[in-house]
Amino acid sequence: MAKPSVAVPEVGVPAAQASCTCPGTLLAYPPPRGAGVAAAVRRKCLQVELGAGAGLLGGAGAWGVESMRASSPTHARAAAALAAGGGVDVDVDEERAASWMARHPSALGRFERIVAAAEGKRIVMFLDYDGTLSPIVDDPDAAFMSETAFVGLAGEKQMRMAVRSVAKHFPTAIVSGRCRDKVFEFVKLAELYYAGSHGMDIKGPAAAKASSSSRHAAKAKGVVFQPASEFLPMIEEVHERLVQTTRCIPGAKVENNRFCVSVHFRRVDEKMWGELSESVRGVLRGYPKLRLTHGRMVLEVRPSIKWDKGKALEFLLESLGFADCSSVLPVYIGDDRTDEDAFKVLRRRGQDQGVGILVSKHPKETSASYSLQGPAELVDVRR
Ligand SMILES: O=P(O)(O)OC[C@H]1O[C@H](O[C@H]2O[C@H](CO)[C@@H](O)[C@H](O)[C@H]2O)[C@H](O)[C@@H](O)[C@@H]1O
Repeated sequence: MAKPSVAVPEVGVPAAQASCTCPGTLLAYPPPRGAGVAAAVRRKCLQVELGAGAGLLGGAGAWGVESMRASSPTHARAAAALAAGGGVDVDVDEERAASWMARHPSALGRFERIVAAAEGKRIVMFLDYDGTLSPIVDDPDAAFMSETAFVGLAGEKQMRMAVRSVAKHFPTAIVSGRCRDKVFEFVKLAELYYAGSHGMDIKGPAAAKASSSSRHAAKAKGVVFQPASEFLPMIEEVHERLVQTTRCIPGAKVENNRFCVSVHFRRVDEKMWGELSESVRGVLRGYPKLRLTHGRMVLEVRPSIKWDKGKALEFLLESLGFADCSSVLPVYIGDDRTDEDAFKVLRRRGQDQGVGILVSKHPKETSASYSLQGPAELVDVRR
């Protein structure tokens, strides 16, 4: 696994490089071995991309309205264009979709291939939450898992059952941008690993019976990892300031995700996006150690440490005893830009050494190998 080093800026923002102070608490049990993340942790130092904040505020249009628009689904834009009488070139769209599907075939259709890749290997499952285990909804506090019940099992939630049954066989982790406690409240399965705040808050299963009886699951049971704990007071402060500064923008919602903050604009009139973006950038001017990324209709403020969902995946594999191991097949399913960091890690592992599955109804630039149309199809994979 690559050592954490200087962070690569996300939108071509030039990053000045500097060592940082210690990353904060790390209590891994047992202490992971080998080079990679564990070694970096022993050094108790990660490097930050100081200067990302400056790039964020400079640079033509960096994180302005255009990039906010880019986080709106293409189909909504196409529908809007059609409604406005502008029209879209349907043939070109279909061609593009077909070529995209050829490059990222449905995981359902290639199920046999995935099973073959898993032959003789231990599967480790990584699942994103929003847009993957739950449908995208307007209110982030109402993003519950699928409500549909199996016939004869009224009351049980279909998606939760699917995840529970997967976790019976394989170590399973939820990797989310949300704060860990909140995502646990939605998922409610104690036997899983949870990596909240985009992987900056990792905890092993609380349940007596870990995800499986394997020695690997037992190994990582006590893992707790918070590489950005020193940023907590800063994030609290920024959260407060963002709440104040966006108060006058109708529909804006600021969510405290513990090691990061989300500023939602799904319910903000597009005419106000510029103002919202300016307000957020204005607050961040005072915090050069924080950076801004984009999710689905959300601006995400987070520490400028080189840590993301991909690093969380690597950390968990290492904690489970699978560092540099070809006898494991990590499978990561996610829908958002932040999941791309994990897809890239899997791509780098090489063919049949990891499976990245993008949940998306529409063609998107991605490093995932396969696709699924939506959360409902995820339940189908299990059957
Ligand atoms: O990594 P994830 O688990 O996918 O979390 C990313 C963000 O997800 C949530 O926001 C998204 O879902 C909301 C509910 O469907 C939707 O209203 C919002 O527009 C989406 O961006 C969550 O609220 C954020 O804090 C996460 O960062």
